Amino acid sequence: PDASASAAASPSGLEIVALGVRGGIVDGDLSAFLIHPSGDFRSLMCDAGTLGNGLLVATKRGNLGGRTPDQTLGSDIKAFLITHAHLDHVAGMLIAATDYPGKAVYALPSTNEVLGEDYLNWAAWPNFSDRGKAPRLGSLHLRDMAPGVATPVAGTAMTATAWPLEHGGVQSTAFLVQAGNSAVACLGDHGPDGASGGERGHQLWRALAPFVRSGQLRTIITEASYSDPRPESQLFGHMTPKYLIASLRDLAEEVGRPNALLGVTVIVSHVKYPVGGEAAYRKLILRQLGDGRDLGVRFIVPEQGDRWSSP
Ligand SMILES: Nc1ncnc2c1ncn2[C@@H]1O[C@@H]2COP(=O)(O)O[C@H]2[C@H]1O
Repeated sequence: PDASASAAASPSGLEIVALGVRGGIVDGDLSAFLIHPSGDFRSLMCDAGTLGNGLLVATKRGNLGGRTPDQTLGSDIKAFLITHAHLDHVAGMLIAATDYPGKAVYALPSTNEVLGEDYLNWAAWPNFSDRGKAPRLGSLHLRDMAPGVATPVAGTAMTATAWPLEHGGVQSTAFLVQAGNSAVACLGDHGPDGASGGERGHQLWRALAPFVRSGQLRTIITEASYSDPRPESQLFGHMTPKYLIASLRDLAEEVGRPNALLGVTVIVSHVKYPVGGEAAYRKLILRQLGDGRDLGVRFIVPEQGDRWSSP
């Protein structure tokens, strides 16, 4: 039996560790969130742009729950949820596959298709998957998800449900991770609804509003890549604080009660920090998020290695 599963029977809450938080160009700190039920180390990753370096940073900060990076990578992480196959969301997973086999990869079919055809093809990278060009090394088990259907995450006490998002012409994904009565939403890169974005954002909030209303969904990991103002032609399928706040107002309306989002934490990831200008840019993003303070959410602009408990 897996000793790390000892408290799995009564999960209350989900633990989140930010192994990578940035968009942009610092390759040791790219989108990667470790999630597991409280008291149960069997984990999944929502994206894994950075993996090894994030584990080292989280350990140094004392935020890996007493586990070593090797234990986390070798035994705790059972699965990856991949929002889309852009390099900055999958590089850590692909690189670690050389030494840490036996993980499931859950994604919408379009994402798994890119993983298989464009990376795991023996040219860009050896085929560590169980599909595509032979020989198949079989370390990563690619599993296609059906939108809106809760899927048990193999080897964990969690389920994941996927909804499509629009990211500059690429299909991206939002995942709802659930264990017991707790839920965390982890959204991949996406732009505002509208011309190219269609209604994906709105449709997601319609699906998630009942979970907010019931108090299960208390933490939303989402993106604001750039500060305001930013011309739409330069968004490349991303959000700014202005667009994020507008989107959260849409969620609040769907939830449909006064103070709809009170008690919800919004973790704002994928900020494209100018190298060397991190502190000032972080301040600017936080200040601009202040325009949404009437929503009652707690905005967090995370740093690598941060850890939170979601009730
Ligand atoms: N048309 C474009 N011109 C210049 N840069 C782009 C264009 N489209 C995408 N990008 C950049 O490529 C990056 C790919 O990853 P991201 O989506 O995080 O952010 C994107 C932008 O930084």
